[in-house]
Amino acid sequence: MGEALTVQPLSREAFAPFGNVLETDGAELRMINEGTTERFHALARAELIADGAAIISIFRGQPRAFPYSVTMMERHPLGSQAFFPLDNRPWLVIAAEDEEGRPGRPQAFLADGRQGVNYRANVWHHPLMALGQTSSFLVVDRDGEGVNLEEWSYPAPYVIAAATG
Ligand SMILES: NC(=O)N[C@@H](O)C(=O)O
Ligand code: NI
Repeated sequence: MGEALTVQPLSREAFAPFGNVLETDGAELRMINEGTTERFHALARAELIADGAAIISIFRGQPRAFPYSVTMMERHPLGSQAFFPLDNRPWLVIAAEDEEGRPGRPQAFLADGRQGVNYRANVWHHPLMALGQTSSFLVVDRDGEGVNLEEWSYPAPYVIAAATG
């Protein structure tokens, strides 16, 4: 069966050990373009290690089915990875602290449709988890030389019964 995971609402404070929440609330606001545009400035910084390039992609994710078993986590040692929902639908974010080179207990967060995240480089996370229907996300991460993907399988699954915050 596996140990049950609870899902908490995504917040800057709760997600701070893993990176940034990309949202307008609480962001540094700059009025630009003769006052016609609000710039929510520097929500996060893209980390590019070992001479990589920042690339921008769109991921179109199939919805996950529940109950869902978290059996693995991954991380990108050479760069950060940011996801922002393009369909204004809630989605699930799962991250874990590092414990001597392996992911600790996963922490699950329910993001609303106007929240993205930036995982700092080398932060354990679960691959994209869309909810309910196929959903698209803007993704900013690193391209370049070197191995930028490390995966880890848990000895036993953690189970999320439902994706409710
Ligand atoms: N593989 C890939 O580009 N995506 C994953 O890194 C992910 O976090 O979804
Ligand atoms: Ni990733």
